[in-house]
Amino acid sequence: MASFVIEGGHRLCGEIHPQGAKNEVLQIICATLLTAEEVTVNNIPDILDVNNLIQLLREMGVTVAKKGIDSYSFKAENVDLAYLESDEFLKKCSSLRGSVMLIGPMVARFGKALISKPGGDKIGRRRLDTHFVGIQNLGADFRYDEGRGIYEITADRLQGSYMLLDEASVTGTANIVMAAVLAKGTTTIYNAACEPYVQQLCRLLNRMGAKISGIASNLLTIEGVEELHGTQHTVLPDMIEVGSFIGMAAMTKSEITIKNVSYENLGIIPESFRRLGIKLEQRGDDIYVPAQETYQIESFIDGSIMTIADATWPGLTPDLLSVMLVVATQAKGSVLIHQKMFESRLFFVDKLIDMGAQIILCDPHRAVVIGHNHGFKLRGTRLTSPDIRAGIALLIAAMSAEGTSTISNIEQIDRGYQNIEGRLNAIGARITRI
Ligand SMILES: CC(=O)N[C@H]1[C@@H](OP(=O)(O)OP(=O)(O)OC[C@H]2O[C@@H](n3ccc(=O)[nH]c3=O)[C@H](O)[C@@H]2O)O[C@H](CO)[C@@H](O)[C@@H]1O
Ligand SMILES: C=C(OP(=O)(O)O)C(=O)O
Repeated sequence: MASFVIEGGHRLCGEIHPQGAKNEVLQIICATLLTAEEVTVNNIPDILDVNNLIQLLREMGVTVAKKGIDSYSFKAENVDLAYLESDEFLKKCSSLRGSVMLIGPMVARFGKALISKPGGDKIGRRRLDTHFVGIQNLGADFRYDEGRGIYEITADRLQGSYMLLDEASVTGTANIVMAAVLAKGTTTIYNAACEPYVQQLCRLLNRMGAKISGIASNLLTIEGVEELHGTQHTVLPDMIEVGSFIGMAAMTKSEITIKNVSYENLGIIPESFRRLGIKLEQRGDDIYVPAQETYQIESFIDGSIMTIADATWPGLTPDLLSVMLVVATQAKGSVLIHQKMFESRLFFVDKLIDMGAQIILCDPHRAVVIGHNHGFKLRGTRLTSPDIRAGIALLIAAMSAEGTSTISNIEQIDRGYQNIEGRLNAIGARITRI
């Protein structure tokens, strides 16, 4: 297991470019299975989760070619259906969450999908009911083989239908949309997730010949078509990385410019950081964060304590709350961080408390942070990264701390952040991989 050694207390200065969005590209790569023609995808981040999924597709028989530094083409002409039954395939699926989105395209195009319980962050219960019920609504049969821990979904031609999802699941919506595009007749999905990841998937599918309307809303209408064809797609910048860089700049009192952020797709993220008192300016499609000696958390209009809570899009993504929590530890004022979706994502605050942060973990979902206003520096220490976003949050804490910290289990960070130490060291950080 690799670790990062971080020398704290160095300011950053300069420009940084966000990578392509992890959670979008996982959907897009799965969608390439819906056609026998070539689909070229640009701005693919070089991260563990994405590389594992690309490798999985290769092993399934998809022809994958690297076209440029971050571009790949995918041609799913000869998919090896027998391989999908193998223990090797099923074991690999269980190492990443994104593999669950193979189900929709596989059932739609080949009438069969097998999958083991997908991996991803251990951040609380992550049920898959929305996925399975949605695909069952389209007429598929669903079986769970308890002995092998495997889900098996089979169908003849899927049949469009109306459905109201029990929750606006991001990967669930993606799966159902990918299944519905090749179904017979019209599918209507109400309470659909509408994150930019899902919007981008729908736009790609329409370029492949699908007929999806209602994109960016929670009511999607999909008229099934007979087949899809090849196209090109460019992945948006990763909004979670953009948010992570904003938080990092504030914590380390740094002046940075985050380049080409696709501002219009960031939703409420910039405003949420402003509520913590962080100044940031939109300059064209860049975000400029000036060096700030202090940042003061706002109160609500009635004077009550600020609450930062996650919500389904266009609310604040839960994936940025860990970063916002860390940033609040050096703000002026107090904030309640309320992680509504996941119940095991806030436990990493113990590590911040060890570093000297003032945090009260009220329950698994809520933490009150009392900011030090930079009057007291966090202390460098030995840390371990429990999940991807706690990992980047701890990295930010270590970069702002006094002394040296070591973060182990950085595979969690590598899952979602491309060459993070190289990119941060280029603007002044001191991070060594050992
Ligand atoms: C690969 C990928 O894209 N992963 C993202 C995706 O995961 P993923 O698609 O797996 O997450 P879901 O949207 O399904 O939901 C996550 C959890 O929140 C609960 N839930 C969800 C929606 C809702 O309205 N109410 C509710 O309670 C679900 O029961 C589940 O436990 O979306 C999550 C929520 O934005 C993000 O944290 C993950 O980074
Ligand atoms: C929780 C996340 O990832 P995954 O869904 O892949 O576990 C995340 O990206 O923050």
